[in-house]
Amino acid sequence: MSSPTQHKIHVGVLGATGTVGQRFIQLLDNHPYFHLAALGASESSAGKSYKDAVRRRWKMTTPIPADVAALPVTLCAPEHFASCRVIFSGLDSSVAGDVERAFFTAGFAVFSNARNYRMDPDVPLIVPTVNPDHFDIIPHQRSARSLGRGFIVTNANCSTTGLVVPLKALQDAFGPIDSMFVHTLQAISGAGYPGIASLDICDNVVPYISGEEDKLEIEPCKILGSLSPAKSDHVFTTTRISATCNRVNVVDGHLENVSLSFVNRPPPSLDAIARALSAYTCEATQLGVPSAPLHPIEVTDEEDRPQPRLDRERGKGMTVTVGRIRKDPVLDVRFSLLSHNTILGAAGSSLMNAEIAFKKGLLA
Ligand SMILES: NC(=O)C1=CN([C@@H]2O[C@H](COP(=O)(O)OP(=O)(O)OC[C@H]3O[C@@H](n4cnc5c(N)ncnc54)[C@H](OP(=O)(O)O)[C@@H]3O)[C@@H](O)[C@H]2O)C=CC1
Ligand SMILES: N[C@@H](CC(=O)OP(=O)(O)O)C(=O)O
Repeated sequence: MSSPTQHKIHVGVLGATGTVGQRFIQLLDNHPYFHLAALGASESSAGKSYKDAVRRRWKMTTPIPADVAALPVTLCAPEHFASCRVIFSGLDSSVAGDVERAFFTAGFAVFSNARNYRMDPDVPLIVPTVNPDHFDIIPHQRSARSLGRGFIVTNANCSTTGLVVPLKALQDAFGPIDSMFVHTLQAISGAGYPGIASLDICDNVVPYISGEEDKLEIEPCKILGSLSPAKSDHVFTTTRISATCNRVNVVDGHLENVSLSFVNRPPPSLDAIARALSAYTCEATQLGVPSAPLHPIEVTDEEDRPQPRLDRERGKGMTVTVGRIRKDPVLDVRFSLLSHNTILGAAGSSLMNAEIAFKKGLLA
């Protein structure tokens, strides 16, 4: 008699020992579609059991699943992942470019968290509760790169991810966004492990995160844009974004303070904005994929929310919380948002993207 795991799609995780990799392992435990079959990391981890490779480094609040603890960690080469159809990548960007290319050219479906391919014209940058329609570029990617069954889908920078969910709801309801200021307060886990030194972040705020502001000023324009009529390129929105990024002494959860103005005049009322955010639904929820939140956005009217510790677990880390919606004296409206940076902002988005790809028949 066959066990249930034999009917599931076998998946591998690259960068399995890191912050995002550990989150993948937690989220894949008992997954209804996917069975975790292979793990990859650097030379310093390869050859060890997973449990030994992450000794004193496992930072999830749930134990390592027993079957995963015993799995061997290998180097990140396609031959070690032969039983897998899907590859989730939590690789450091210094190596992700070459390694991920080796996998998608070898016929694997690659779902990457790294920044390397995000801005390539034939690579979709998908936040699963925002733009899963961008999967339609995969046939073009496959033919342009002669990939056969392989492809690569990226998910966004973690601050971009939290931001674009309410922006999508507002854009759908009220038309294009003209300009925006966003100030982030980003959690320590965003810097990976060991990340920022404790003497730099305890009792402190660091008003600089390398490369982050540039990503936050361009990635939303790709995600909130559309595919060209031939579905062979991306048409970006023309929203002007000014971003300022700060690292704060919080473990998980990125808080962002946003001020924006719409193209259309007069701007919507604050009540209409709150209603549009609360009413937002997405294709992932309609498809009923396992990781989709019932509510992609929850609006709070408590004047001191959202807060990272209190709101990051909403929707099992897949929901964005929006609060403090009020008039902006310079632009049209301002609000605060909170999203979980390693769930919706990283591994959770990759996983939901793969679930959507499965429903769309792309993993056959
Ligand atoms: N943390 C977050 O909130 C987010 C992270 N990202 C992106 O996700 C990726 C992973 O980030 P994060 O988990 O935070 O980083 P970590 O530094 O915590 O983990 C990096 C992982 O990459 C592996 N690695 C490093 N060098 C090599 C190599 N030469 N060959 C093979 N594997 C290697 C490490 O393995 P080993 O342990 O063996 O060294 C480890 O598993 C990055 O590209 C990051 O930019 C994206 C969105 C959010
Ligand atoms: N830079 C983000 C996390 C990250 O790694 O983003 P990216 O994948 O865009 O480099 C943070 O520090 O919170």
